[in-house]
Amino acid sequence: MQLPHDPSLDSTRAFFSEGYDWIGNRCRALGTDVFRARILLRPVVCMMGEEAARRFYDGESFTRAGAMPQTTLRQLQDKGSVQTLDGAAHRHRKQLFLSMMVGDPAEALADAFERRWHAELPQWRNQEEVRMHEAFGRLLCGAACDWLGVPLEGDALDRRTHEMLAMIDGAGSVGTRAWRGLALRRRAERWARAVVTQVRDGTRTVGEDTPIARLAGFRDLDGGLLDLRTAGVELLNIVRPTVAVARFLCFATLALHQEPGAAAFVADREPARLQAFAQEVRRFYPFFPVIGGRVRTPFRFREHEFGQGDWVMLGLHATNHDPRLWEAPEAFRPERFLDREPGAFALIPQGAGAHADDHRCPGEWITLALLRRLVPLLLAAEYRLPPQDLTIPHDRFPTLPRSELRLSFA
Ligand code: HEM
Repeated sequence: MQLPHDPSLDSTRAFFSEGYDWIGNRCRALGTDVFRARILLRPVVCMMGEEAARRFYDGESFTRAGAMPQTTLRQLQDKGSVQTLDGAAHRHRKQLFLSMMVGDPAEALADAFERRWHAELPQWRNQEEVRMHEAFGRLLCGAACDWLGVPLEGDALDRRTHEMLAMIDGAGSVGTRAWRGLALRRRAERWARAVVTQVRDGTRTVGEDTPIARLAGFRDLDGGLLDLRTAGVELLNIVRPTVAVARFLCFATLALHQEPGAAAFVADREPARLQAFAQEVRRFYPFFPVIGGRVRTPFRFREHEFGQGDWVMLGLHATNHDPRLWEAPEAFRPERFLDREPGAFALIPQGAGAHADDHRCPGEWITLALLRRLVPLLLAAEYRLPPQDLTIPHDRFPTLPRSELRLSFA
């Protein structure tokens, strides 16, 4: 069957200007949840919603190979990373990440974050204003490295933080931001490879069960250690996305100030409420607009035949705001998660489905633990928001309040 078609000859401009809202807008206009379009002059099928996510993240139908622009791939997961693997090789490598991150380890990373928050707070009080996106990024970079077993301080921590922030900032763009991200990535890769080399040859002593020891000693399906380049890539695939959580921390701070009832909702610091608040932050605020895949195993969906190699984009933000799934999707309502575990294909800011079998993010436990931890720290700190532009542009990926969130601590 012919799917509805976006009437534009090429939708690249609309995709970049409507941004996060493009897929949802087109689906509404065409009365569908799957449609065809052309982006960058290439045919693509776009889809949104729970059923589409179930299809996209079914563990076998899609590969990420050839589904993302090269500059995005290089700055995010990169060649040779777990995200570029399929089938048995992917499941095996994924276990490395899952074994590090599920449950208590996520709390340990949040503990490291909290220690660094307390260490930094007196210095923030001495500044007129603190740019929180960068400040959160530095705390998270330090916490991730403490947790991994490769602590960093001073200039080295500043350098790594800037490299990670630049890669995240450059991933969704072309031009100067992308080139800056790529240049700083090369410097970060040298650091990551040096760390793995030192751990392997014993010139850096690390605890036996630290995440870095596991990564350096991890053996792929063929029984061999990861080659040095790939091991460095996977090390960056832990530090960089942890620093990316800075955006969610900014959004959480914003929610406490802007969203009616949000601060009262978490005021008693009750764990179930902190968790519900953290989930709503991940649902409500924009992060990655879409995830792209290419069909690996042909299938039929909505009476349309998807052939091998077809390019498909699943709307992550559109699904998180799908009115079929969420009552009043444009309202910030943490209570919606109080008596409800979000479905594996409904709340999908970090991918969908089964973590072990598909590309769903292994960092979700860490992301949630950090968001839960931030709230009591903010509630206990005395600060104010100076006047600033807090609008969140929807045509920039990943986005951020225009002011990058500035706070004054008392
Ligand atoms: C800001 C918070 C985060 C967001 C929005 C996010 C988003 C995502 C998304 C959408 C995917 C799925 C990609 C796909 O389907 O191809 C993913 C995968 C991944 N994420 Fe995250 N992530 C975040 C935090 C983290 C953290 C904290 C870590 C590690 C500490 C992490 C590590 C990874 C890895 C290694 C993958 C690849 C998994 C695979 O291919 O099986 N992410 N992330």
